[in-house]
Amino acid sequence: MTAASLTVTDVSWGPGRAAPLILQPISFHLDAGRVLGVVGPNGAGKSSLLRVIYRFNQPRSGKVEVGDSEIWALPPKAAAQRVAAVLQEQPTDFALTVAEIVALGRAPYRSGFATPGARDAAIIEGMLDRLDLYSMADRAFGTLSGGERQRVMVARALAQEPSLLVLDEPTNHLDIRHQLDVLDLIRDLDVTIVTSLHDLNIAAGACDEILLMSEGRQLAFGTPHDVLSEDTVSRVFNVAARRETLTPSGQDHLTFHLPVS
Ligand SMILES: Nc1ncnc2c1ncn2[C@@H]1O[C@H](COP(=O)(O)OP(=O)(O)OP(=O)(O)O)[C@@H](O)[C@H]1O
Repeated sequence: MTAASLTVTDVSWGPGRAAPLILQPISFHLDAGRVLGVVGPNGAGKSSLLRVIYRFNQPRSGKVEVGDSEIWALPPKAAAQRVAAVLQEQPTDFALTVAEIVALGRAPYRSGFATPGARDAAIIEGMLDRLDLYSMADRAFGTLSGGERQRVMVARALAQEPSLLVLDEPTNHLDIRHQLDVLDLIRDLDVTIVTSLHDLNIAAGACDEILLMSEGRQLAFGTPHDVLSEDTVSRVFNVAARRETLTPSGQDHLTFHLPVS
């Protein structure tokens, strides 16, 4: 797994060819190994942008480059060796075991019906271990809790050995301990990460850069401190936001109230 940079240039998207655009042109550059948080109110276009980046929504205009590769110009299998995604929708293969689901991450490296090799097995074992799933490797996916399923999906995506990992709300379903575990893991990996997050304090703590979106537009891109100011958060989310500095960590912490009308 080697991290690669992500360059998004003038990417727009709308459903079908003639429908109005849902994503207005978006551009940013993320260095290899950095973590980008995509934030914004409901319906801002976060998932739509993520879908263009993980090669599901074909952009109306623009380019998505991972390292030197334009991912929409690559065959799907080659793109899947570079970009993996963990989505909110989970697979319906409830009868598959945890180990079998994680093994699906190796599919982009297999030709035809070849059986997994020793390297595949070692990677799958390593991911089961890393995500604390070893003890449930033989359990059916359908018998797991929401948080356990989320960890399985992260393990499957990492087994793909991507250069870029896209996560749509990765902390959904997770209790506080497992939220911290997943965020810690994210920071630790040698992979570039794009993640949507609703919790702005989690985003500020876990991400190097923030892309703020609203109504399909890019409003700001920069460090959490620069982008998530009281004024900007209050205006974009239609709340009264206050930002304080926590001691002793020195971290920013936002609190929110309904605006006085
Ligand atoms: N395939 C589609 N066809 C029509 N409209 C769509 C399609 N996909 C998304 N939309 C619309 O685009 C807008 C942005 O949706 P998107 O899911 O990208 O927002 P989001 O920021 O991820 O929202 P949330 O925080 O609520 O998950 C929404 O109004 C949604 O209904």
